Amino acid sequence: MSTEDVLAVFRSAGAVLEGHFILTSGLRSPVFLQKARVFMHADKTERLCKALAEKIRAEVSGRIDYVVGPAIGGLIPAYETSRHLGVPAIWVEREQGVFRLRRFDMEKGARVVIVEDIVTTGLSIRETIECLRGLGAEVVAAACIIDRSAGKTDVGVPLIALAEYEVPAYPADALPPELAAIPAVKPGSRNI
Ligand SMILES: O=P(O)(O)OC[C@H]1O[C@H](OP(=O)(O)OP(=O)(O)O)[C@H](O)[C@@H]1O
Ligand SMILES: O=C(O)c1cc(=O)[nH]c(=O)[nH]1
Ligand SMILES: [Mg+2]
Repeated sequence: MSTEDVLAVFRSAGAVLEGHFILTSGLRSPVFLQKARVFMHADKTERLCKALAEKIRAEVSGRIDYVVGPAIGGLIPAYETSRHLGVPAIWVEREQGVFRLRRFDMEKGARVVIVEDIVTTGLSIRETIECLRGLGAEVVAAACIIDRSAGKTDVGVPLIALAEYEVPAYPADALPPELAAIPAVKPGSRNI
């Protein structure tokens, strides 16, 4: 799938929102990709995640033991991508703000691929890697549906993006006046 194909799926689901958004990194943006409006549709999610699974298979050599999704946004794409890869999907979730693998056991040396929905700064993927490495896992790659940094983010492992789509984001103290004029909303689940 091309970036245009992926964006067409997001647009068809009404998932490309415009306004003033507080992102999980604290950055502000006039555009928010509300992935939940895509993932509510099994057919759209299947199309995206099947293509992502094919990209992962082409780029990762060797065994994959688990796909890991960072909750909440990563839950559905990790599950659906894992279905096409034929490996189990598990997730990390925040406990007092820190990602933990609360519900699963994972053997040391397990080879995992993280599957995220959206990447902006890569912070959430880096936090997930820290959690998984702490458990003795080998993170062989991370993957996402849309990389808003368009390849600029370095998460320390190969990042496989189905689409790269650069969207502006600003520090809270450096807002353009047209953005500052709109009340800000924070759609994600991280407490800032
Ligand atoms: O690359 P980053 O700067 O970390 O931004 C991307 C992250 O932000 C969103 O999660 P969020 O914490 O907002 O909550 P959600 O998963 O519940 O949507 C999204 O699901 C990614 O996990
Ligand atoms: O950076 C984020 O927090 C973020 C951006 C975006 O477009 N969509 C999303 O779910 N999170
Ligand atoms: Mg998230």
